[in-house]
Amino acid sequence: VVPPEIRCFFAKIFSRVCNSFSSYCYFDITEIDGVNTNELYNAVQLYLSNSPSITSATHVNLTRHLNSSAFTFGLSSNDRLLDSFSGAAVVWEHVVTPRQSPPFSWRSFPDEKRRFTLRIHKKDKPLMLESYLDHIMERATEIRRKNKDRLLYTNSKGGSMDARGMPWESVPFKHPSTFDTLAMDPNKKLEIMADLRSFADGQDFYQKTGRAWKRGYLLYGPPGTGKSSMIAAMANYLGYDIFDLELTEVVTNSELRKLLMKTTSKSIIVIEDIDCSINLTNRSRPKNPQQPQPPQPQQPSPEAAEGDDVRKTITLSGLLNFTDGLWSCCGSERIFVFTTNHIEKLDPALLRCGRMDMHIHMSFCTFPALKILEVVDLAAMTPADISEVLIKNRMDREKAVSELLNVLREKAERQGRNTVEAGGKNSGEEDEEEEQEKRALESPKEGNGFEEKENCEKVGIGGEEIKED
Ligand SMILES: Nc1ncnc2c1ncn2[C@@H]1O[C@H](COP(=O)(O)OP(=O)(O)OP(=O)(O)O)[C@@H](O)[C@H]1O
Ligand SMILES: [Mg+2]
Repeated sequence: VVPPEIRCFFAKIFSRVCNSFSSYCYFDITEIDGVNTNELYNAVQLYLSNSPSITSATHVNLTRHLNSSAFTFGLSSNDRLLDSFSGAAVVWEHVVTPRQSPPFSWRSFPDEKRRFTLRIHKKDKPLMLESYLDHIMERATEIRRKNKDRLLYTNSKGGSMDARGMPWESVPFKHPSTFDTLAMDPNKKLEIMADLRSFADGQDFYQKTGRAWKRGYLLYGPPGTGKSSMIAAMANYLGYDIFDLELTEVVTNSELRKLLMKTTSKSIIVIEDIDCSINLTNRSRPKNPQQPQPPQPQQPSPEAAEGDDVRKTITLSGLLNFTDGLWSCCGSERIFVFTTNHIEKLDPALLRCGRMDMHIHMSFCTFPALKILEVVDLAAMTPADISEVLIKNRMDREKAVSELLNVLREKAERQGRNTVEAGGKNSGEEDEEEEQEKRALESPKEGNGFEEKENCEKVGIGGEEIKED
């Protein structure tokens, strides 16, 4: 019997000889590197678990981490996964072997040794190995952030610091609003998403052009049109945290500066209802006595308690510098979002490009937007039904829209109940079938009356004509 040392020696020689003739090279990435956790192993695990080809693996295990709402797929032992990077195909294998733990060790080790083995064509190695591993690390960081729940920071104590020197307090932010649930013109929605994506992916562009990596969005429109919902949708889409800045809590410009310095990158800094926050009058226009004057800067009211008598010295120029001045460059990858119901009250300096780069008008519900509210499909209402509600309220548009929404929601709920009772078929389909049978019996000529239905014109919300194509 050959002693194990000899066996092991020849096995090593044999594998070296095979490798020298092989056109591939192999890289082992062990889970434990000496006594430390190997960061690259965790990054590879995260990267592969989110790779599209994970579904091609035959045996996958599932995990879910603390404070994360996402599941992570992992390769089981000795399973393989194909991947490609800059045109080169690579193979990953996850190898799990029982660990012969050392006779004594101050640290407990898992009873299995895990490693990923990466197989690359020798000709591809010089071109892609380095950049491929960097790409894996970046993607893993991105995935971690996306899986982590969003945080909402508020400056409830104004700009003063807490014991840790932080002016912000944070809470988990779980707002359901996404771009899918946001009812607005689909084209405008796609334009905003593309703009956000190009900002988030634009690090090189901002570096090359010497611009601060930040971007401003102004959301304006009547109350209840989705401005706050849009902010949540942006944060969920980009995986950014939100800093909700309550300007009325901030006393001085230097407090404002400190608040900005303490924000983190990959975040959205929000000032809601900015027209009501501080005096941001439009300086260029002469005051018109008839026009309602904007709220004066918050001065301490005469009956304010002794301790509250703090003069607010925060100014418009402080805010201008905050959004696009020397201050705004402290930190990168930040989005500023201001909302207002009254854009006309804002100073043009605040609205110019470089501060508010994109102005988004959140307007009343249009028909394409209404469809996104999903009730239209569930309610299975014909345009005639919808037009009836509108005609009934034709003198009051707002009442018409709100009553329509109520009717749509009631119908959608009823449809849902009927579907359950009818065991799957929804009553809309049943009504349809009954109607067809009725028409087939009534109409003497061929066909089932669909022709009439196809040619009728539909009147959409707000009276515009929608022709069936
Ligand atoms: N475009 C929209 N799409 C989907 N839901 C909307 C939309 N607009 C409003 N809503 C719904 O109406 C409610 C109010 O919306 P939101 O708070 O976003 O309005 P807002 O424009 O911020 O109002 P305000 O100007 O008063 O702050 C939310 O519950 C939201 O679900
Ligand atoms: Mg709002």
